[in-house]
Parts: sequence; C-alpha cells; structure tokens
Amino acid sequence: MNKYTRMSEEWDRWLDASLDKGCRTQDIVAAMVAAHYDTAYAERTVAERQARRSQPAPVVAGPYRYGAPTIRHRNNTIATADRTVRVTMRIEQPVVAVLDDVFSPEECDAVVALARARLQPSATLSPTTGENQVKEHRTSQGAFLDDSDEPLLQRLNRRIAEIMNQPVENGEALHVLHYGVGAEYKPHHDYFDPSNTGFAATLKRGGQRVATLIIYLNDVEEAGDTVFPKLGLSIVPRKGSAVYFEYVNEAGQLDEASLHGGAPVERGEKWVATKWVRQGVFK
Ligand SMILES: O=C(O)CCC(=O)C(=O)O
Ligand SMILES: [Fe+2]
Repeated sequence: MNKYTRMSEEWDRWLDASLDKGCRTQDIVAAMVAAHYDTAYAERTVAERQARRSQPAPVVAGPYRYGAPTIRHRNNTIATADRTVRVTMRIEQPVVAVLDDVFSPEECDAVVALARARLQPSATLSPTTGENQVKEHRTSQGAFLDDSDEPLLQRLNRRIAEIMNQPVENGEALHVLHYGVGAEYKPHHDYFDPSNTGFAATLKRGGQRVATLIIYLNDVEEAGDTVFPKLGLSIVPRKGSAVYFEYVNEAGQLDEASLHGGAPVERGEKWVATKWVRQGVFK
C-alpha cells in the first residue's frame, strides 16, 4: 500500500491539537505512521510544524486590540498555593495591576541577599547586534537569579507564575535590579521590537515577552517610582508589593502604551525583582 505524503486538513488540525496538548514527538509520528503516513514524511512534517510554532506570532498591523486580561485580577485578592496577594489598583487598557503582599518582608530580604553577590552593571540587548551592552539609560546593577538549587526561588517563581496565570516554564529567571541615588532606567518597552534584527536570537528562546511583574524589595526613601509616561501613572515602590502589566495580545500585536521606566532614586536605594514571561517555554 502507498504511504501518504500529503496531509488532509483534518490531520493538519489534529497535529496542532496534539502539539497544543504537549504530546511527545515520537508518539505523534507513531500515530501518523499507524494511519499509513510515510515515516520520513511524518517526521519531517512534525519537525517543521514544531519549528514554525516556536517562531514569534506574526505582528498584526493597526491599533492594539485589547482582549481578555491573562491575569485574574477582578477580585480583591489573588490566591496562590502559599500566599494570598491583594489587588490594590487596576487599569483595563492597558492591563496594569498593583498588588500588595506578593513577597513577605523576609522573602524580600532573602532575595536581595542572594542577588547582592552577583550584581553586574545592567546591560540591555543591542537592537542591531543582539549583544549585551552597558548603556547610560540604565544606570543600575542587575543579576539574573538561577533557581536550580534554591528552594526559596523555586517557591517564589511558582507563586509568581500563579499570580501571572502563566506556566512557570514560560518565565525568564528572576532578575534583580539595584539602583543607588541618581540611578534610573529610562522609559522603555519590555517586549522586543521584532523589526530589530538584533532581537532574533532572544525571540527564538520562547517567543515574545508578553507580561511583566516588578516586585519591590525595599521601601525607597525618596522617588524611584515606576513610571508609565503614556498613562500618567507612577507606582511608588513599597516593600513586598508589585506592579503587573501586559503588552502582547493573541494576534501578536505589541502595546506601546506599556512604555515604562524606573525614575531616578533621590534618596536611599531601590531594589526590585522583575519577572518577564514569554509566549512559550523560555529556553
Ligand atoms: O525599576 C523599575 O521601576 C522598572 C524596572 C523595569 O522596567 C524592568 O525591570 O523591566
Ligand atoms: Fe521594564
């Protein structure tokens, strides 16, 4: 009997559904072979589909269309497995929420202690070359915290995933920033502009960033707000609280209204932990 080397629409949908469900490659290929698909064709088709699906979604032109928020912030609290977080402010378009009691004071101190030894001058990705570059628009120090042998970080990352209503695997490592007096992070977007070739490599690591949670790890004596210039909004840092925002919809559009920055610290110091979440698994 001849082996099939073309796929019907029905099988095409089945392939996407199987990948959505997280079925293993070899099981999908085996099911196709059992249904008389040519083995090499089945292997190639599944591999190509997986590669295509890991590319960022194409960006749709026109004004940003708001869909349903990903975060479940309609109620006054968000319950997670180990802590109840309070919602103290929400904006609908763009989706922004200020949350209290995200970390306990002791958890904030522990994260600062873990980060302190690993701080490096903050770098940003060059939009043209994709390389890390230290720039004066980001005069803070930062560190990515690997959670592989840190139960505390694993627990916090699980809590953050629950708050953000995202799979924990889609999150980048927790990033801690330290600002001294005068240090700031000028307004920017957390998403990567796909028209900049330098971002191609990072976009392959799980697609676009879709949402951010910035957790304040200390009280700042004066200034150092997180500012959203297009919204006229300033969030005053408060130890253990956080600001959450979303900026990519299902069509892959990017919301420019999510522009934000860390205003200069005028007195004291500022510590934050940032969680950036991707469209897919971050690798
Ligand atoms: O420090 C802040 O308030 C902003 C930090 C920020 O924008 C980021 O980590 O992406
Ligand atoms: Fe940011």
